Amino acid sequence: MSSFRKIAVLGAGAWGTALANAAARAGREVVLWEFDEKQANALIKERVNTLYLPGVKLADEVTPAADIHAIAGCDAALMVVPAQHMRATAALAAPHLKKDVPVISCAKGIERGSLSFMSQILRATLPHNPACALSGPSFAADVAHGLPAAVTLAAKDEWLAADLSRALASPVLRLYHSDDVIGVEIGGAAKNVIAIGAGIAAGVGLGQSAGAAFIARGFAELRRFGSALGGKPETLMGLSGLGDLVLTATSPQSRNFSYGVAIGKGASPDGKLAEGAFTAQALVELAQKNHVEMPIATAVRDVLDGKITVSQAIETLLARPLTSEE
Ligand SMILES: NC(=O)C1=CN([C@@H]2O[C@H](COP(=O)(O)OP(=O)(O)OC[C@H]3O[C@@H](n4cnc5c(N)ncnc54)[C@H](OP(=O)(O)O)[C@@H]3O)[C@@H](O)[C@H]2O)C=CC1
Ligand SMILES: O=C(CO)COP(=O)(O)O
Repeated sequence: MSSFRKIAVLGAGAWGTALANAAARAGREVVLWEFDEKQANALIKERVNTLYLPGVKLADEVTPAADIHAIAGCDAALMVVPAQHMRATAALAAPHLKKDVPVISCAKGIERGSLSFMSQILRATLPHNPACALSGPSFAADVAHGLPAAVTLAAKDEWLAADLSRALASPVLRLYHSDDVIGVEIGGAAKNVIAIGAGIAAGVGLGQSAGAAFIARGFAELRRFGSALGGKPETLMGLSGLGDLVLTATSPQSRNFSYGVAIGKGASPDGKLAEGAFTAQALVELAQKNHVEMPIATAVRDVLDGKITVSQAIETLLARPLTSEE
């Protein structure tokens, strides 16, 4: 029997809700904590997340909660809040987590200002709890509806990653384990920024050839950045890197891609969470600090900041000197 009997999920957005149900499907008892009291109370009463994941009932094993005390006694905690709120959420959880209980970031982004990845935030805030990362191509709605998906779960101690993977896996959700925490996080953070760019290209109507070129050259940037920061090649080529980039940079179901499409069309984005818009600046700063060239990410950042227009970004990228592929 798994030693991870009770799982706490912090953050009842689309992904937190989907993961709570996935953990229940894997046989765990789940507490789903939500910081917004009104939203938490609606979940307690209706057992459906009408705001973020309509049409999906919470599994019987999932107990929604507004009070952070409810996470006490959990054997593992999934941290599923937007990246810019990870530090505050970890600090809130700290007094309620026993030593050695693993904390698993499921967010995809880099903290602005500190330029920290989520695992670095977790290590700083919860120094006595192993910091892990879960990432890969997985739309919350797909996972919540029981469609098959595969993600990677990484911990420095690969035995722990393997144990956690077994505890959360089900016939429709495969978890691959890894000891490459930073590698897994890099893919999730960088792909969102590239996906916004791919969305802009689609919104402008640059065509599918340009879309494919965007993914390949965007992946070259992700890989350069990833290896400079110590990510393993197999991780960057795997589910959390290439896999998630392909999903996010091609699908209108992606909020990051759709955000880009709106910009490309000169329309207003729909207001849904697009993590890439928050991470673009931090990604470019971190790339510069590590002397990594990321022209696509930089162009996306500059468009988002209003420094250049979409047309100027396209012109600049197309006018770059012709070189070998890498
Ligand atoms: N959706 C998906 O398909 C996937 C998402 N992810 C990642 O998971 C993370 C969460 O995304 P997702 O669940 O989709 O986001 P949603 O937009 O669905 O939900 C965001 C959640 O964060 C909460 N929140 C907002 N502000 C704060 C705060 N100050 N402190 C704590 N919580 C806050 C929101 O609460 P409120 O409603 O009260 O504002 C809400 O519960 C992101 O990093 C995303 O990239 C990863 C894989 C798949
Ligand atoms: O990370 C995701 C899929 O793996 C979700 O992507 P979006 O946040 O762009 O919707």
